Amino acid sequence: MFRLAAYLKEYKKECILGPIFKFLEVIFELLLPTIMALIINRGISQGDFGYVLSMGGLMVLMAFCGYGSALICQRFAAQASQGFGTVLRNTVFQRILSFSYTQIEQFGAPTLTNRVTNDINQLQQWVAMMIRLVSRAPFICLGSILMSFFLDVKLALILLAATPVLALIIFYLTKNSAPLYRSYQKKLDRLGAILRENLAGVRVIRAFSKTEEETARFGKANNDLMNNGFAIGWLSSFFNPLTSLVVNLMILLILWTGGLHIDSGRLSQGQIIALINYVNQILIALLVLSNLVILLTKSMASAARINEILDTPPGLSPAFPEALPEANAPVLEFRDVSFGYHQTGDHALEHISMAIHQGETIGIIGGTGSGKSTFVNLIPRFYDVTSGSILVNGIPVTQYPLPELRRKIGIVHQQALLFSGTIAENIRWGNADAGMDEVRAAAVTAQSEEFISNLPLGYDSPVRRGGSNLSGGQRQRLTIARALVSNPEILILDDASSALDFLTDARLRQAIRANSRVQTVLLVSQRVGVVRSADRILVFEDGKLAGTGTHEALFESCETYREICLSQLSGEEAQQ
Ligand SMILES: Nc1ncnc2c1ncn2[C@@H]1O[C@H](COP(=O)(O)OP(=O)(O)OP(=O)(O)O)[C@@H](O)[C@H]1O
Repeated sequence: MFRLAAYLKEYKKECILGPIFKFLEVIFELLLPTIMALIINRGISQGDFGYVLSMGGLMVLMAFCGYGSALICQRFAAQASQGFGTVLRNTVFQRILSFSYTQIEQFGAPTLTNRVTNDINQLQQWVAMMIRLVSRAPFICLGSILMSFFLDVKLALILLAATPVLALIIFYLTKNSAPLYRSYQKKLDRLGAILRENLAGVRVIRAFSKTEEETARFGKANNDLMNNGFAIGWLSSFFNPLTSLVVNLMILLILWTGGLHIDSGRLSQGQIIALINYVNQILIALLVLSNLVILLTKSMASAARINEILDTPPGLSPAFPEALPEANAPVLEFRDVSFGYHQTGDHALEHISMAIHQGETIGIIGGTGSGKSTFVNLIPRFYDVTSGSILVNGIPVTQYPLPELRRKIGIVHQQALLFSGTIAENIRWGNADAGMDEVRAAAVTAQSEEFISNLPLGYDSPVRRGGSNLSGGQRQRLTIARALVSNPEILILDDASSALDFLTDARLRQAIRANSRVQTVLLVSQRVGVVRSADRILVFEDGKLAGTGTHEALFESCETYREICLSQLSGEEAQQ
């Protein structure tokens, strides 16, 4: 947790001045009971009203000074904690953006969301409390004990004797509540995951009438969270009564022994009242401290979760930009590439070697789960290979700065995701500098011009988050236009036109070849009709390359390809 204090660097002034003003407030507060004792002993018992008035005025002045100091401290605490939270949130967010897909999948989106929001809020609260109260509580406790010694050494020893008992209570609470907080945060992540899954899949859940099951699943996770919260509350609930008990026992002892001393004339009534006042101040400070201990335990669990993100190195190894392109190198080459997703341990791709040359259109086909998407996702380094290497223009992809590599590659996935904004803004995601002519040209190639011009606002028509106000086919065409507008060297369509009818799909493929400056195209599909006219076809089976060649050559030589063709086309169609 102390490591995260580095993010307070810019707020050193606030972190130093805040506790100083808190300290001043404490001093003003601590002097009040002693002045009161003087008013009782000298002013009231001797009937000196001038003294009572002047000392009373001093008390009012001190109260105002204490109030002013508290306000200034509060302001510094707010500045430091808000600033700390903002800097930390930005840093954690940047680190998350540097993660590979695998790392994001390993953490899981719900926990990352909770960590950037809830956990950082928790730490932010802790910083504010540290500045405002952590210094106050020990100052008050220490100051009260010191002032009590000043009033009467024997009675003050009673206060000191209670210290180990209170320390023991604090230790017990911290030790037992820390694991409960950790599991609470995990359960909160789980609840977030269920909620996310339900919101994303709300249509499917309703279509399959699974609302009741999902409500029960959410309810179970929610109850689990509640029980954990109860356990924490139960443990914390002991703290305040126990502290009050110890402190009230002290008051009883002071009254008892103090009473005896008053009888013997060794102590005045004013001194006893002042002492009781100090003990009360200690009690209040301890109750605050107990809440701080609870907050500290929570914050420690949050800090561990934030450190886990910051300790995870960026998922993609750094680039060495000095490499030079090889002359006449293939535009894309896989050299004995194998890859496995961490969770499963199995290889999704095994020993893939192949080269693609500039200007080629490559079809990629294979059964479900055969490794087609994995193959294309490795090219822009969404994942890094487990072994072997991938080269673009003769340079290993790991040696390109990531933005440069990704500018060369335009990839469109089957799941067409758009963002809130206008249609033109969504297409410009691919190239922020694109003029309206380029946006329109990309839309024409992507076969979307017609539906866009039929909308009342044309290119300025609004797109809702995720593109929910457009049809599946319209969304797909816009994501293709978005990729085309950046004129990538390699365009990858990963089942990106699955929602288009066959004619529009064929027109799209023709237009890409004829109109755009894209030179190399990779078409991933399960449909033979989409890939058969490609210059070459790669056939995947169980993560391996089962064959490479033209439709005709593969139909003759590759068993897997022939089977796929015959399952979709008649024998005659396939051989045409
Ligand atoms: N994110 C992931 N984490 C773990 N395993 C994955 C992940 N994505 C894919 N896989 C596994 O890797 C293998 C290859 O999947 P991939 O998505 O590349 O197949 P595909 O040929 O594109 O299939 P489809 O045509 O159904 O989209 C499958 O066994 C799949 O279960």
